[in-house]
Amino acid sequence: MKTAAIIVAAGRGTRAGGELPKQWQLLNGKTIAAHAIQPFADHPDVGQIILVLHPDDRDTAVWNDTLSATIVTGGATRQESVLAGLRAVTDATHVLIHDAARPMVTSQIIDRVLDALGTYPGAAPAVAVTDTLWHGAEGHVTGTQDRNGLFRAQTPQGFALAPLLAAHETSDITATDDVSVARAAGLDVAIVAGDEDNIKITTPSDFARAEKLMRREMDIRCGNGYDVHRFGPGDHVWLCGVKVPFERSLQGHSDADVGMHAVTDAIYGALGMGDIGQHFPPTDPQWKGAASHIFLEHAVGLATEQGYRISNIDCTLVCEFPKVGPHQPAMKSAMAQIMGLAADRISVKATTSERLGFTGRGEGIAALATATLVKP
Ligand SMILES: Nc1ccn([C@@H]2O[C@H](COP(=O)(O)OP(=O)(O)OP(=O)(O)O)[C@@H](O)[C@H]2O)c(=O)n1
Ligand SMILES: C[C@](O)(CO)[C@H](O)COP(=O)(O)O
Repeated sequence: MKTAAIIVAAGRGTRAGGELPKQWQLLNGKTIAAHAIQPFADHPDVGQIILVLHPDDRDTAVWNDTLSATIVTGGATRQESVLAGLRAVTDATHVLIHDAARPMVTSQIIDRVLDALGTYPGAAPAVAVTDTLWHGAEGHVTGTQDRNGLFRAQTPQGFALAPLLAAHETSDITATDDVSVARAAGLDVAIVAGDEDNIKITTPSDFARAEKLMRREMDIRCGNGYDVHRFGPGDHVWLCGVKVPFERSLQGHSDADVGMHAVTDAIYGALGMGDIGQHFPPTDPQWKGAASHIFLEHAVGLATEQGYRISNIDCTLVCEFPKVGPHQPAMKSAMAQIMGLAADRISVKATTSERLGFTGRGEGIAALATATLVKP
């Protein structure tokens, strides 16, 4: 079995509203269409991906964050768009047809459809209706519909390519999905388990619903970092990327930016990837006097490589002096620049230790930091 996926994205999303058609609106920093395509692109049994677009959307700015796909122009109805997609399949025995407006599709749903296609010419996911169903008119209940044997149809709907293409080419019915077209042509379609979360964005409230569902699936990680450097002779200290004039300097193998070290370690900690000492050993002469932004950039790079976005940073400096307050905005903006983050996602605070302990005696500065990383 060789499978192609057709993602229909040529609708205008009139019921959902918004400045752009729903499939081009962002969910968690990525278009809804990109979310809908990803599980197919990642699936080992899916080859060609065909993205069916409205003629007005062929402008790359609208769809360029979707993955590599064969681009096809759709029609005025979903049925016409599917037919255009089917005609563009180049090398497959089976097709999966999926709404670009269903961003929560999973590899498990795809697997269930593909498994059933091993036995049947058609298979589609659905969820049994569990609510009582009414007929109504003018705001009043006029009757009850037996829900027994009723399902809510989802996508991806899968078929053997040749009979589905023939069914679409010769169809004389108007249908909202491909199962209806296939069945009208006599194809047997198996029902496989869908997923309550595999919603279609249809009305404005569905955006918030999808965002909530997606947030539930996010991988959120926290890490903490702690560092201490002692004072020695000098005329400035580096704190969170800012050179602060002072009558002494912090001692260390690098520039001794204690705040930036704590932040860097918090990121390594969230990733479970060691600490600064492991990545930049103090025994290695090449890091002597190194600017600490090198360490922070490395940690941020590792987070990005692992698919994490840094959501926020909170850093506390513990010292009696120098006064940190006047430099806080510059510290936030220096670290924001290094990390490619908005400054309002970074907090730098300072506290004294009430003259207690080594920080209270002015022997050095301690820093604590927390980092939150998010993988959508
Ligand atoms: N001419 C069309 C109409 C719909 N679709 C696609 O079919 C899927 C399901 O359709 P629906 O939810 O009805 O989308 P829209 O037609 O965009 O919505 P509306 O009816 O609210 O305008 C969507 O991914 C949509 O982009 C399509 O490719 N071509
Ligand atoms: C194909 C479909 O998503 C199955 O539920 C649906 O029928 C298409 O959208 P519409 O809103 O019903 O037109």
